[in-house]
Amino acid sequence: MIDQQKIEKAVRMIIEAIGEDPEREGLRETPSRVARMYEEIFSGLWEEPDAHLEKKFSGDHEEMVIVKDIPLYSMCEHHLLPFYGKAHVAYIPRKGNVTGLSKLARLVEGFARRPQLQERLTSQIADSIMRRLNAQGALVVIEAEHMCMTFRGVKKPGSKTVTSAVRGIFQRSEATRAEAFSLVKD
Ligand SMILES: Nc1nc2c(ncn2[C@@H]2O[C@H](COP(=O)(O)OP(=O)(O)OP(=O)(O)O)[C@@H](O)[C@H]2O)c(=O)[nH]1
Ligand SMILES: [Zn+2]
Repeated sequence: MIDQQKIEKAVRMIIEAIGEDPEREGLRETPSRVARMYEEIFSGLWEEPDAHLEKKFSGDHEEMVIVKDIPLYSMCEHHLLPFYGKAHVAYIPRKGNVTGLSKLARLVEGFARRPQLQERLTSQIADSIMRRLNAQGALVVIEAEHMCMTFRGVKKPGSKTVTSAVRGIFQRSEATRAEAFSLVKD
C-alpha cells in the first residue's frame, strides 16, 4: 500500500524547503492531508483496472457501444500536476462479451489514478478492452487540459491535448472509425 508516513515526511520537507513554517497553524496538518489525498488519487496503482471487465453479459449485441463525456482527472507524471477533461470510449463487442457501461468508466478511473502520460492512459484503456473483452474493436479518445501547460511553464490556458487509440476493426475499417469519431464529436 501507499506509504503514508513517507509522504508526510516528504511534504513536511517540501514545506520547509520552500521557506514556510511547517508548524504554522494552517500547515500543521498539511502533510497528513496530502498523504490521504495521494492515497486517493494514486489508488489506481493498487488495483488491476482490467478486473472491472471480468463480469460479462451474454447479450447478442455486436454493434458499436459508446460511452462518451466520461469526466477524467489524472496526474501528469512529469510534474505531478493534474490534467483533466473527458474520455470517450467506444467498442464493438463479440457475442456474450458485453460489459456493463459503468465498468468502462471504472476502467478509465483505474488507469487515471496513477502518475500518467495522456498517451499511455489512452492506450491502456483501449488495450484492456481488446484483451479482457476480446472485443472486435476499441476506440478511445481523451481530451484534456494539462495544468503543467496552463498554471506554469509555457502557460497556455485553454489549450487542449487530444489523444486517440484505435484498435481492431476501427483500424481496419475507415467507415467504422469515421462513425465512431463522428458520434464522439456530437
Ligand atoms: N507526451 C506527453 N507530454 C506531457 C504530458 N504531460 C506533460 N507533458 C510534457 O512533458 C514535458 C516535460 O518536459 P521537460 O523539458 O522535461 O520539463 P520542463 O522543463 O518542466 O518543460 P516545460 O513544461 O516545457 O517547462 C513537457 O513538454 C510537458 O508538456 C503527457 O501526458 N504526454
Ligand atoms: Zn506535466
